[in-house]
Amino acid sequence: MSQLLSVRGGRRLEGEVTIQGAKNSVLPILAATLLARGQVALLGCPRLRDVDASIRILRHLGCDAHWEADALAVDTTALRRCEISDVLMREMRSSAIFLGAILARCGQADLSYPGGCELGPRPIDLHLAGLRDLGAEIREEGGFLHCRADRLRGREVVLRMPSVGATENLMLAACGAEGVTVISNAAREPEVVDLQNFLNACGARVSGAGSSAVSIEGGQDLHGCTYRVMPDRIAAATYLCAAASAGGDIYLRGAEEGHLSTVTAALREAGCTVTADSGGIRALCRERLRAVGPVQTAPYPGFPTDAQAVLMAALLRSRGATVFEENIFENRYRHVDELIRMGASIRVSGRVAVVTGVERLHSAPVRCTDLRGGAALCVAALAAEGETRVSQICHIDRGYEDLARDLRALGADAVRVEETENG
Ligand SMILES: CC(=O)N[C@H]1[C@@H](OP(=O)(O)OP(=O)(O)OC[C@H]2O[C@@H](n3ccc(=O)[nH]c3=O)[C@H](O)[C@@H]2O)O[C@H](CO)[C@@H](O)[C@@H]1O
Ligand SMILES: C=C(OP(=O)(O)O)C(=O)O
Repeated sequence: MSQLLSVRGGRRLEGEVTIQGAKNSVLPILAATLLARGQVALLGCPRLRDVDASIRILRHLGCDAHWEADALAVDTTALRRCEISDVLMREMRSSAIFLGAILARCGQADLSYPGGCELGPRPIDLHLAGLRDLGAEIREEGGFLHCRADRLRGREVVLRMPSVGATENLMLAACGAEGVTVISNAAREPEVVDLQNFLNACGARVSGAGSSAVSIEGGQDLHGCTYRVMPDRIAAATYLCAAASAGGDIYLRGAEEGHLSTVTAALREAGCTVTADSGGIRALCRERLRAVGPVQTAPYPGFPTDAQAVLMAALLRSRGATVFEENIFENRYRHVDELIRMGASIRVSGRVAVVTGVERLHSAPVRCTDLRGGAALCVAALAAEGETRVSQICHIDRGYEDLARDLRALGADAVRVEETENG
């Protein structure tokens, strides 16, 4: 039977939580383990549905992956396949990153298109064009991609837009290429830096991540390593928005403000006091928030699209109106109709959503439409009167280890319950 998340709103938050390892970091790192011979220990690896999907792919390829407390031990030495089934590919978007890694390791890869289209179309044309630039032959047939590369050759690859996934896929392929690859107009997200750090810990020569030009000197023999995954900045943003929504005084151990400055700036503008020390971030949100200036999502270091829904949820009861502009994905306002069921006032027109603060929110049965949209429903529920039941939480489980556990640690009344016929 599936589960629901039951949230009783109206409680001020007070407490502390340790931020989990970053989903968007660990997923490309798990693909990157295919390049290393020997044991990799990933410390602080979050236990997520998408991590389980990656483990299934690694095992399908013949590799060993098992949990040792909060570390995931991976050994890809025994890899014996270069193909991934359609069922496994569809489980998540990040399966696409296995393409560059398998190609670098085996010289061939056969797989289908990745899943994860809940935010609108998510093509991988930039990934494929970049791999072709490095010398891969890619045939697309009946929904499958057949890739061959007897030799990958390093060169400059210019991305039309700074795609996170394409940058990561090309970094992995370039590790197996002869000579130097430079990825221009690369994504600058902190998770790209984390991938670089992991690869270098395995003996690779990658530099420039965090800037628009990432350089990879290919052809090194990579070995295993022990590596700690960076903290999840979107989970941290979610909990900051939870405190902003409900009011409270919370501490997020391990959160790095440097990764989150556009989110903390918006929350400060809304009236929260946000301070950071070497151990984490504290947020103190006392009164009803103010609306903030336009929130325009953009590639890093701009406002993250992944934090758009949770910030919107935090501002539903603010004084005044806030304009959101979603510039990364075509269909990332699917949470809006659910928030409206709770009494929110939001008007959407194309890429713009205008949130006008209301006096009160009320409980309603609501359904997760996607990962961050689901988290946003929980953030809104913290400020709503009564018990809100959030269904389809499998979306939330893709990216949060245990959202209800963390919200409880912060003082919220949130529990997972079995779904009954009546919801
Ligand atoms: C696992 C992971 O790290 N996921 C993150 C990653 O997704 P992901 O890597 O899929 O996102 P991208 O940066 O690639 O996508 C950004 C934009 O580029 C477009 N595009 C992308 C690739 C391509 O070949 N062609 C193309 O047109 C996409 O449709 C989208 O409009 O970055 C997104 C943007 O910060 C985040 O929301 C996701 O949480
Ligand atoms: C969109 C997201 O992830 P993915 O790219 O894995 O779908 C997200 O983390 O918000």
